[in-house]
Amino acid sequence: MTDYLVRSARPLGGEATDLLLRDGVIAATGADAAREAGSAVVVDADGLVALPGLVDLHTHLREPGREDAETVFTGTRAAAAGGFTAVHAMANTTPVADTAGVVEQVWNLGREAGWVDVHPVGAVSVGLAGEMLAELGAMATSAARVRVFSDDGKCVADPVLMRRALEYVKAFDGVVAQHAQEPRLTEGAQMHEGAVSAELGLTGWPAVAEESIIARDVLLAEHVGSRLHVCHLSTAGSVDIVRWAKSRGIDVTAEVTPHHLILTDELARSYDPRYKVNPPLRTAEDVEAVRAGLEDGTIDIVATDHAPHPVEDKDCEWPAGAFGMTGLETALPVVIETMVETGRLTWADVARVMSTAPARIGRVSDQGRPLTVGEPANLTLVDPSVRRVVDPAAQLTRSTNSPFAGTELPGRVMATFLRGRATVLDGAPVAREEVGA
Ligand SMILES: NC(=O)N[C@@H](CC(=O)O)C(=O)O
Ligand SMILES: [Zn+2]
Ligand SMILES: [Zn+2]
Repeated sequence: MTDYLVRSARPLGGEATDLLLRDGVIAATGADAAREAGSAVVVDADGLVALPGLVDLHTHLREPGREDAETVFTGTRAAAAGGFTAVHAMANTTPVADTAGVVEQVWNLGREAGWVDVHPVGAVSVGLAGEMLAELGAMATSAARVRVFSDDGKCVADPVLMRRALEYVKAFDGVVAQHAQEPRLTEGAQMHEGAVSAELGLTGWPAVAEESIIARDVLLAEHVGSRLHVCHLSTAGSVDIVRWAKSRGIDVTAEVTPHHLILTDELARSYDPRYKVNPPLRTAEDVEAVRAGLEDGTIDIVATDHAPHPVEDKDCEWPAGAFGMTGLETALPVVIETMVETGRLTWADVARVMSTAPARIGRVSDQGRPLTVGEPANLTLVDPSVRRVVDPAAQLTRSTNSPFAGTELPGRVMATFLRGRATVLDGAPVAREEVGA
């Protein structure tokens, strides 16, 4: 395996140093790195920020079933290009990832592709139908070692089923990741319920449909003493509820997506389904509240909710459009734009919310580690000084439904290393043949 000498990188935005990547680990840093480098390939990282490899707790890879939108291979290559070294693959595939067989299939596809570690999420209910508990234990003890369980795409609406799932996952230190959407309050919903939906005459998805489920679930988690994770939190009220729950000592974590950190429901005026997503884009006040929640730690992580859809599901009238946006290749740029360049997060905070904390929530022990000697060489090198216009056609995801098409965003991932192996170099993925397990 090739050794790499990363020259003059700034770990977490700090002092420049050299890093020697050998045998899958960070073998040396500082002056030792150059001294011990031998024939290592030199990667010039002057001016680049080194971050622990990013970990996404919420990715839709679409395989099995919707390989026209994305495959494990194309989605994980896009992830590597976005600076990720691990992703959690959501269970809303066809068939649903609700058995040990399906999660092992996805886990194997991830290993064969070799771009990032793929951690399958297991469904909470059989077929995401919200009726019968899936085989959580079998998925947890399978080769895929599932720790995150979610019916994402659907809400676990039945409080009894939610309670039983929360109780069950305690046995293997798992977590239930809830897509908080009260189904009765969102029947036929097309966008955020508010002034814009009223003007456009589109059926609204009210904030209370999210907040009422989160309020219920934090109380259930407290009642049974279990661990809850809130997917794609999007409203000011949700931030308040999570803040209150944490102040009571409830074991809850929460994520925000890049798009909810920057986009608002005003975009629906375009009637362009690129802006149609679940939960919907909210108001400017909500955007400010989720930024503040991420800044003060109420919101633990940024997760992409990368949701690729084929052109025919987006190139249509708004009501017929699918919910979801791609996000793996724009997540870090959006976080830099909204949180770093505004002075609200440091690079060390970015490492926490995009790597360390998601790894901890997903119980992934070899990711999100410090960039110190002896640690696994999972890292990404970012050039924060570049600004680029997003071009979906040039992205690596198989789908083009980016809400940022034509938008200029800061930051470029120049290199990504998975256990010391380069998956991205010079800003481009390393050819498939060279990847291999
Ligand atoms: N976020 C979305 O709008 N869509 C997701 C499902 C989900 O995350 O709820 C999808 O699978 O397309
Ligand atoms: Zn969801
Ligand atoms: Zn999702």
